[in-house]
Amino acid sequence: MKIAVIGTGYVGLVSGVCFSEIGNEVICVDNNPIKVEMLERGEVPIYEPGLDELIIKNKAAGRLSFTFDINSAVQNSDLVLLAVGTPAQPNGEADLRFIKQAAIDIAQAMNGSKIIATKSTVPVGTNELVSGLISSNSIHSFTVASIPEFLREGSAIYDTLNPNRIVIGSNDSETLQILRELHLPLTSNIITTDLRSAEMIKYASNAFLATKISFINEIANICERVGADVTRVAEGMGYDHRIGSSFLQAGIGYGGSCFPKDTNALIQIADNVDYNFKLLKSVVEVNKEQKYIVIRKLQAELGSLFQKKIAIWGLAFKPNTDDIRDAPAIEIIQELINQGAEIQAYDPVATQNFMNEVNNTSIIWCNSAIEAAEKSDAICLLTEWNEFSEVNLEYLGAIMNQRVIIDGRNLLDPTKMKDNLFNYHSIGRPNSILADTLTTQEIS
Ligand SMILES: NC(=O)C1=CN([C@@H]2O[C@H](COP(=O)(O)OP(=O)(O)OC[C@H]3O[C@@H](n4cnc5c(N)ncnc54)[C@H](O)[C@@H]3O)[C@@H](O)[C@H]2O)C=CC1
Ligand SMILES: O=C(O)[C@H]1O[C@H](OP(=O)(O)OP(=O)(O)OC[C@H]2O[C@@H](n3ccc(=O)[nH]c3=O)[C@H](O)[C@@H]2O)[C@H](O)[C@@H](O)[C@@H]1O
Repeated sequence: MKIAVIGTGYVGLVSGVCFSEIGNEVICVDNNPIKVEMLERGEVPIYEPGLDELIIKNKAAGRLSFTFDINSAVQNSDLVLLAVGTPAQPNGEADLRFIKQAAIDIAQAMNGSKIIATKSTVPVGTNELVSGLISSNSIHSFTVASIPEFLREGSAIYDTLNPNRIVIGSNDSETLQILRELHLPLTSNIITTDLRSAEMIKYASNAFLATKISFINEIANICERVGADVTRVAEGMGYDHRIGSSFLQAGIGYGGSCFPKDTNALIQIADNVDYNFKLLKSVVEVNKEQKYIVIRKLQAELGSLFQKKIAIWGLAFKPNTDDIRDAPAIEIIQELINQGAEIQAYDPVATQNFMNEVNNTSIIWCNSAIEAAEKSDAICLLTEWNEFSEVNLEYLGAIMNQRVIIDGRNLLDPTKMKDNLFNYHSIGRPNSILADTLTTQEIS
């Protein structure tokens, strides 16, 4: 199939590349000329494992190209996928500026019948709005569809090529059939539905996952107070198929470009129809609070944080990505600076993006975890990059000013920390003495 993808961000670029990988002819469009020039040169504007290899391969095979010119892309395609951003407005509602502009651009470029499908996460009713904008700006026939995206950053290629399910919403049965066939090489688990239900499935899915995270974080906070271990609790819960083991990893809360934005947008969608989504409001509230646990634990260990050197391990909102949108590290570092702490920060790939966002000259940007830890009074581990669990602990202890580690992601092993004389604190796990004495057999 001939496909134009509008927007070459995390979703548009990955979807476009994967559709070309399964044999389609794909033209990716972006209105940011810097991105398009980079992609044309074979450079990838985002860090996503495996993406560069697939771009090179499919460009060379002649199935994948990049352009700034939406007209030629739309005119040479049967299907146009909308993958532009839908950021949050100050009141939490999704900002549909880019969607509306792209819909008008598509309409004005159209030279014949097309399917216009939205992959961006959009409030219920948006595809009908897109349809209205296109019909008032084009004389050509078209149908619209909603194909919400469920990929996770950091494993975006794998998720796209091996989806749990594909959801396709359209009020036109022929469109549903064409889009079903397009996705069949990826999975046979395809749910076809109406436009509004497809739009809602996306928000409901993200809101449910966010709810699991806030739930386990509250359980973790209680575990700390009663001397239980949240990792064992989550494991014990997860074996129940009705609960499932994923998204029960306690820590400093969810960040990223989607959960924070989409939970707030769903609260607004509900408010707009006079429904008070109390549960989701609490999920958001718990998440806001959770990141400050790191600060409280630091204060408990060090007292005043004024002029204390704090090493930050990890800036990205999760490992294997350079995305720092709504990363917990942003607020945590800001609060530490407010309290007079001196920050030495390191992330394997997200430092440049973080520097662009948090333009604070007092932060020392480091090239390794060890460099960040040097002469520090404490380490705050904020992203669970694997390399942090591989650091030589004896050496680490020797170069720090005080052996304090606050592990916001429960990455490190409490027993090893104790053996190496660290004052180690994680989220919802007992201190290392308890962990040593209570084995699984004893508990059972
Ligand atoms: N990032 C993620 O992991 C996921 C994102 N989503 C949703 O997908 C949508 C896109 O998200 P991202 O890819 O993260 O956004 P992004 O901000 O990384 O990329 C959007 C791209 O669209 C381009 N753009 C904007 N207006 C345009 C126009 N009129 N013509 C051509 N290009 C235009 C921008 O220059 C940018 O490169 C959002 O609605 C998001 O909620 C859904 C699932 C996963
Ligand atoms: O709509 C989206 O953009 C995407 O949002 C999430 O994907 P993503 O944000 O890339 O990453 P996740 O792996 O879901 O992690 C999100 C945040 O939750 C946190 N998290 C995740 C899982 C967990 O058990 N605990 C936890 O704190 C992560 O650290 C991260 O900050 C969803 O998982 C995707 O299905 C969805 O497509």
